[in-house]
Amino acid sequence: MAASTKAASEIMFATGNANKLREVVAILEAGHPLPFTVKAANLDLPELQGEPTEIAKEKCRLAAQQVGGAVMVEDTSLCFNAMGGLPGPYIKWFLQKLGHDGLNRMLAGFEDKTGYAQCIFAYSPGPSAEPQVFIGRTEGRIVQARGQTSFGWDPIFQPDGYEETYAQLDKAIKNTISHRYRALDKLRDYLLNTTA
Ligand SMILES: O=P(O)(O)OP(=O)(O)OP(=O)(O)OC[C@H]1O[C@@H](n2cnc3c(O)ncnc32)[C@H](O)[C@@H]1O
Ligand SMILES: [Mg+2]
Repeated sequence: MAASTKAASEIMFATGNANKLREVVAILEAGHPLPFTVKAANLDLPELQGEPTEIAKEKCRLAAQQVGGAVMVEDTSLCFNAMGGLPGPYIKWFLQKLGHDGLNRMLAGFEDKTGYAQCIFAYSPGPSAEPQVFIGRTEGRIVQARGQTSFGWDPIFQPDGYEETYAQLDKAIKNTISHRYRALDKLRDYLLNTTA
């Protein structure tokens, strides 16, 4: 009844990463729809620094200002337990500068090769609202690169319970166990409950 609790019918997913968009669309189409029509907004958002949750929130505020309406963004981290969670949100630069082999070498001095992939979705109904965040995590380990190299650090992340890396797994499998799937699942629950 109250206009403020009535959600927009359309939401923009603001990202500059085509692979993220593809996975989000695939997850939604595999029977996990949002109560929104999701549209892509190809924005070049800044790589912010700080704690992952704050990065996602600030990114969302900036996106909501640019889009002028309901928006969601996500920020992805790859965290090495031996290094207290680093590279974390800085994985993009580490990957770009060091490659898969260099990322493995960073852990050469440590016994512990475990880590986790973390995705944080941030959602805002509009430019003046405080973004809400939803965190999804998948535990695994850092391994020598195996599989296709089309998406980021997928070849060096082997999720717990699997012998394959993200890059070797069928996309349909990745999309039911991934950090992205888990975060999106929480966002969906939130939207279904707030728009019901
Ligand atoms: O515009 P945005 O959405 O920010 O897209 P981005 O590519 O800049 O993405 P991030 O800032 O979240 O940086 C995360 C890095 O991790 C990579 N990445 C994100 N999700 C991944 C996944 O599921 N598998 C492998 N690599 C991933 C991505 O390519 C980046 O290098
Ligand atoms: Mg980014």
